Amino acid sequence: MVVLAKGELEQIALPAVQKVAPPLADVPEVDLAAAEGRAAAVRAACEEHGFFKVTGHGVPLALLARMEEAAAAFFALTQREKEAAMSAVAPGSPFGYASKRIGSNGDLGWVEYLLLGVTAAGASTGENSGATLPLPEEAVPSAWRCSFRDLLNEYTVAVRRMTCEVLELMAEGLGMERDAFARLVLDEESDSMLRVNHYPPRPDQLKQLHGGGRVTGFGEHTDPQIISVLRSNATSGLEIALRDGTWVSVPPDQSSFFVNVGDALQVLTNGRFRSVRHRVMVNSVRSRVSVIFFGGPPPREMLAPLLQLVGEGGRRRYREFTWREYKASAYRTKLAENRLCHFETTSL
Ligand SMILES: C=C1C[C@]23C[C@@]1(O)CC[C@H]2[C@@]12CC[C@H](O)[C@@](C)(C(=O)O1)[C@H]2[C@@H]3C(=O)O
Ligand SMILES: O=C(O)CCC(=O)C(=O)O
Ligand SMILES: [Fe+2]
Repeated sequence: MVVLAKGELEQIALPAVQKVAPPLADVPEVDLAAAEGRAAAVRAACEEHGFFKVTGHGVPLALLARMEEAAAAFFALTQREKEAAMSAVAPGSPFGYASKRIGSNGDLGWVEYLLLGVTAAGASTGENSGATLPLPEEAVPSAWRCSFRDLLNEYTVAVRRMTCEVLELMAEGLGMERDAFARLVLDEESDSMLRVNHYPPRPDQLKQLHGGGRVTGFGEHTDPQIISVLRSNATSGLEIALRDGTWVSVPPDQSSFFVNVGDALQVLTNGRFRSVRHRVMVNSVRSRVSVIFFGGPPPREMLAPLLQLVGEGGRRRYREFTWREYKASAYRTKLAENRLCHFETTSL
């Protein structure tokens, strides 16, 4: 990763959090292979934390290992080669490779990443050929093009399938029709994304500056989409905020996935499921590599609390808006901002 310029060094180091977050003792866990109790466990975790771990997911561990290896090899390319991945991307687009800059509103973190759009064409009928990432030929250096793209596609298809199973359990847990949420991510026009993050170990420059203080890889935020499904290598770093605002660290588990409830799901459930605030702190000795599937609705989709979840005479906590509107508004904000408050009925 490129060396930090002086101003950047201070900015990345500034949000350093000095207090070490204790590990979350009982990470809520849902075993997708369990015979019973899955929907209730999913509902409880989404209501309490907006976060849980998924085991028994059926995604082959060999696929996870291949993805991790390919991601590590991509980030080991030269800066010039990685930046070639940007050249095919339209100016102003969030997609492609970037280093340290998160979004376009000045957020910085000790991270480099690839952000890719995902199409769900054919996914709802099961005809999916695996062509899920409209990745231009030039977007990945030549040595990688075919095999890396094919692997990203294979990974996305498998993880999206599992994501939809989780979304069906969420709906079941709330007494809704099973496809109430999954249909949005399976829609041909679903606005989903895949993100591959690499957090190199904390550089000496930052260690000296802060006398051993902690360094932010990805600053605190909630994810705007419906659901995010994360898998990382065995390096720690992910932290979540509990209801009372206390930060706890999540012990890594490379054979499981972690699910975050996103803002759009908080709206659809009228606040019953909470979008979890989370962040990544940089490890002092080991690299962290994570891959996240963000399941989003189609841009035209109207989002509003679902009637069954508001109840008769109940109060709708959010007004109606399209995903296009929400995303545009979210992308104008800085990472840590509360993006949903502009859509609350009380603020009208
Ligand atoms: C600062 C920003 C980065 C982000 C767009 C935003 O303006 C606010 C939301 C951020 C986030 C968080 C979850 C995902 O990583 C992401 C891709 C998304 O959809 O919303 C990022 C955006 C980004 O990195 O472009
Ligand atoms: O890289 C991680 O572990 C989490 C990153 C994240 O929260 C994001 O990309 O939205
Ligand atoms: Fe996130």
